Amino acid sequence: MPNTATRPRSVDSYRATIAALVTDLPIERLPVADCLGLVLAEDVTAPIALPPFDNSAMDGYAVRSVDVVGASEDNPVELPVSEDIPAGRTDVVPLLPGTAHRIMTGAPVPPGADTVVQVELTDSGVEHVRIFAAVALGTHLRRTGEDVREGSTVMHSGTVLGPAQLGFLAALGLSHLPVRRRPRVLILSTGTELVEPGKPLTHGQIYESNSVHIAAAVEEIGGVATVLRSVPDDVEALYKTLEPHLHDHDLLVTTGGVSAGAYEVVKDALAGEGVEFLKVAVQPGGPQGFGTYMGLPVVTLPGNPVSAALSFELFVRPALLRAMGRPNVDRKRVTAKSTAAMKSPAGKKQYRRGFHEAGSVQAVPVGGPGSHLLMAFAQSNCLIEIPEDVTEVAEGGEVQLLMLAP
Ligand SMILES: Nc1nc2c(c(=O)[nH]1)N[C@H]1C(S)=C(S)[C@@H](COP(=O)(O)OP(=O)(O)OC[C@H]3O[C@@H](n4cnc5c(N)ncnc54)[C@H](O)[C@@H]3O)O[C@H]1N2
Ligand code: MOO
Repeated sequence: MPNTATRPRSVDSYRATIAALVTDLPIERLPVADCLGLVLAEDVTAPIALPPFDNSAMDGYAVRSVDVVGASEDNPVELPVSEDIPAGRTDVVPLLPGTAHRIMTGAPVPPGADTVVQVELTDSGVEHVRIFAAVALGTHLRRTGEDVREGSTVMHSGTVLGPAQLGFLAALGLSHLPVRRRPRVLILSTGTELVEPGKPLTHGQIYESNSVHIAAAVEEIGGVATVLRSVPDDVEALYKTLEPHLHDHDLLVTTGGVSAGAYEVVKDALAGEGVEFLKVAVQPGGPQGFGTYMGLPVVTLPGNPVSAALSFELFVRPALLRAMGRPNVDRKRVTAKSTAAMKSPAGKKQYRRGFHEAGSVQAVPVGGPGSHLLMAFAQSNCLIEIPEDVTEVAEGGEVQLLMLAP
């Protein structure tokens, strides 16, 4: 008797299921340098002002502007230089009227000075300086608090920390930040036919590539990937491989062994152990599984390389980003016109690989729908989404794109 398959789950519903499986990551105070791509978990109040003191924006001379009034090339003003203030000098040396202090960029402007004359407008004198231009009051001064007022809220919880945010927070003197920590993802590929790249291949074998793709995709969003040696289609080998790693990860992602054949190692090992296997109305990526094995959330992806990659993209990536606290977990969507006609199975959302140039109105389908077409995937920068109720897209027909890369 044929298997009576239950109705496949929709992409959106399965996406919500996987989002609920991966719980919010704990908040930790991590060194600023380790926070790239993480999400700030509390508002930040400035502990100091920026700049923290009035300082010079130029190498030159700190003066009172009234002392250089009328200075010109033909009629320079000469002032005695009483102090030298390199950046980093910490004592306070007031400027007396009618004198100048030589000062460097970033050095504290002495009390009494209200203007900096850049060195190019002088004779660079050390004991006395001749100034060849009148300079307006306040020129080249960087005022205390001009950028940030001490005690003000400078960044809100939920901000994604990129280079600019991290550099700014370091400038405020913060060494550690409250963030949701990185997700630690355990990756296991299965299949007796799999051979590690770099080793010789025999007829009937293929190189293992899913773990490379999935680990890179985890790391791309700021996660930490632990890739286990792939296991053959042997249930005991799978249990043994997983065992030492179950307690120090947030999610297990497996690939392969979930469809309808005789050697479905993931299904055989995890069905009845907290993992449910089902069909999702998507192509590629139909056979899926999810659940919790020995306390560890698990997503079991299908083995075909494009299916595994797309399933990660559609279901796991947004779940991890959400758990990290990312405010937006969706890819940018673009509407474009397909340069070729395409067919799609009724009742399934199909994701074709495509190429879209920024600013263009066109989307070029790359390769066919087959879930083994890896080169086409590598040459694409977007997914072309064909809805469940569309079975044919005409040449020039409108399609929705999910941008994977700019
Ligand atoms: N009778 C049926 N057969 C299949 C069905 C079905 O519904 N009924 N579904 C097909 C679909 S769709 C997919 S997707 C695959 C999923 O199968 P599995 O998850 O069991 O994956 P495997 O059989 O282990 O592998 C499929 C394919 O992918 C290659 N593979 C697997 N792992 C890797 C890896 N880590 N790196 C590179 N390549 C990998 C493997 O050699 C196979 O060629 O099932 C269909 N069959
Ligand atoms: O769903 Mo399979 O993923 O079509 O190749």
